[in-house]
Order: sequence, then C-alpha cells, then structure tokens
Amino acid sequence: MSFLEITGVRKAFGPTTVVQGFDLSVERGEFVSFLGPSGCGKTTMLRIVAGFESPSAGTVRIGGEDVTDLAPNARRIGMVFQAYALFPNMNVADNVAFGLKIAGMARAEREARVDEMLRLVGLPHVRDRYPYQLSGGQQQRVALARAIAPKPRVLLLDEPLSALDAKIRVSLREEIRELQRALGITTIFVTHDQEEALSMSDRIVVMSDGRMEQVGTPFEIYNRPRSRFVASFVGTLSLLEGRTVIGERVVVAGQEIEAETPGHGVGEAVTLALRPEAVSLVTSRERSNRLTGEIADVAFLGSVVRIRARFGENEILIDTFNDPATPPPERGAAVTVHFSPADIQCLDAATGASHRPLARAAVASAEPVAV
Ligand SMILES: Nc1ncnc2c1ncn2[C@@H]1O[C@H](COP(=O)(O)OP(=O)(O)OP(=O)(O)O)[C@@H](O)[C@H]1O
Repeated sequence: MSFLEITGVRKAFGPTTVVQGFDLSVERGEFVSFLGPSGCGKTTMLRIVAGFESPSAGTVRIGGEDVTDLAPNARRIGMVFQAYALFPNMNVADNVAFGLKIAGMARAEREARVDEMLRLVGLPHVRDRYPYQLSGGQQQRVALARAIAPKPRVLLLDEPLSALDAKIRVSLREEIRELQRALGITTIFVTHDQEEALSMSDRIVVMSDGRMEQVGTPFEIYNRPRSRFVASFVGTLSLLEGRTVIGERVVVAGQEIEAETPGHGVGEAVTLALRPEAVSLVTSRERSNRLTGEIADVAFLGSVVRIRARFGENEILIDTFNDPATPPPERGAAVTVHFSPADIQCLDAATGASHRPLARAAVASAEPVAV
C-alpha cells in the first residue's frame, strides 16, 4: 500500500458533483501536482485530503490509517495557502511556533525548532518581524516553515506561488522542491500553472471538470497526452486542420504533408497537433514534409525565438534558439517550415482522444524536452 491512498472519492455540493472517480496512490516522499483550469476541483480534492471537506463517497488513507472521518488537526498534515495566511498580529517566530505550541512542545524545544525551520527556508534574520514587514516571497517561506515545523506526514500546497512576482515564483519553485526532497515529505501541490507542475513534480494529475484526465510523470504528460484536453492544456500546441488523402498524406492549406492518421479513412477531416520545438525553419531545399506560408508574428524571448507562421487558416508556432549571427525573420516574410511525421500527433476530433504518443517520446529518446 502507498503512503497516501485516495480511493473512489466523489464530492458533491448539493446537486453539483465537483469531483468524481478520484483514485490516487502517492508514494512516501513523492511530489504530486494536481493541475487543471480554474474550477476543475483540484482545491476541493486537496481540502478533502486535508479534512476541511468530507467526501460524498470514498476514502483517504495516510500511512495505512483511514483518516476520512478525522478532523484536520488530527491528520498530521501541513498546509500552505495561496493568500498569505500568516497571523498578522504574531511575529514570524510565533507564527512558526503556532502548531508546536498547540502540540504542547516545551518552550526551549520550540525555540530551537523555530530557528531550525527559519534556517531551512533561508530566513534566520526575520525572526522578530511581523508579516507586514516581509515581502510576499518571504511570507510564503515563513508559511512553509510554519507548515513543516510540526513534522507533518503530508504537505499540502494550494497554489502557494500564484500571488508572487514571476522571478520569485521561479526561484521559490526550486527552493520548495529542494526542501521537500531534503525532508523527504510526501507533498501534494495544487496549481493551474502547467510550467510549475512540469518543472516541480514527480507526477502530475491533470484534472478537468472534476475528473482525472491523466496521471503521469511530466515527461509522459507532455509527450504522451491521452486526450485533446491534456495535449492542449499542458504545453503549447499548434493545431492543423486537414483532410486525409491516399498514402498516409494529409492536405493542409492546399499543401500535402506526410502524417500518420490511424483510424481515419481517405477524405476525412483530421486535426494534427505539433509542439513548437518540433518545427524548424527550412533553409535548404532537400527536406520533405514542408509547409510554406507567411510569418505572422515573432516574439523574441531571449534564448528562444517564438515564431507564429500562418498557412491558410492554420497557424503553427515555431521555437528556435536565438542565434546572435542571424536576426529573426520579419513579419509578413514568406516562410517554409519542416517537421518530422513522427512529431505529428493525430487528434480524433470526435472523441478528443489522441491516437498516438506525441513524437519523440514514441522512440523513447532521452532528449530533454524544452518547456
Ligand atoms: N463550498 C462549496 N459550495 C458549493 N460549490 C463549491 C464549494 N466549493 C467549491 N465549489 C465549486 O466546486 C467547483 C470546484 O472548485 P475548486 O475550488 O475545487 O476548483 P479549483 O480547480 O481549485 O479552481 P481554482 O483554481 O479556481 O481554485 C467549482 O465549480 C466551485 O464553484
């Protein structure tokens, strides 16, 4: 049995079911993200694990113990919320000591643990400050120190980074992950930010409309999305609308390309999906599987240049690495792009299912995936 077992959980508020068919086993020390758009039920699921909501059906087990009917404070979990939830009238040390005091820890031991926790989150110098004297990032680090001080069995993080500046968000991601690894604490992290989930998680649960769409490692979720929803929610994807012709070929914007379209007969409409990093600009004539169109937009992102090219009604995003010797193409310029047939994913318009893994992963390449 896994350390945290969520079995058959369903949750309804009145007539509205907001979570259903939720089954998940989390190993000890694992970092699992619940990823999905606003309203998909991820916070509700986290609150069920925490004990703030009771499920309409199903059970939650931690360390083999059925905690479904236990109050939150009896579950030995730690939680960090999105909004700064520090007690404003207490200084940092008292905030971090809060759970320890409730647990009846002696003063000297408490003080030592507070110091240890503040060192762990890199804030030994803010001990006597009040929350309003801290930056947003510092407040969240104190909230993290407060959550882990009582040595919880499970750490629950509800969008803890979403109120912070982009730069701090990225550095705190790494800090949280490092700390989580060092402590070996089983963690569930709720986010609607796919980059956050991809970069931090051992596994991701992608949720939509109260259901689990897919569970997998970031690599699996990105490269082998099981549904159109997962394919388009996680990462960036260009969709091409085409029509199949004889010989594994598809006509897109009046041009023929090679693409496998399993399950589609000749003459059928088909949707093809492509990741931006799978497309390259063609500089010589020899490459097959090309489409010619026009540059619609160029975004210079620094190390990566993201180009939006138009092919009739279709648009393709292309990520190329910055080359200091070659300025990016101009808007309106003609462009020819190339992609390998293996990098094309054929989506089934009717069911939203994807027929085959996205590209490179299919050959189990160890190539790092740009996010
Ligand atoms: N106490 C409640 N009573 C009634 N409906 C609720 C309650 N709590 C949540 N809901 C509804 O349940 C659905 C899922 O909400 P939940 O907060 O779990 O989604 P979420 O994925 O976490 O979204 P967000 O990222 O916006 O927080 C929403 O439609 C929400 O309105």
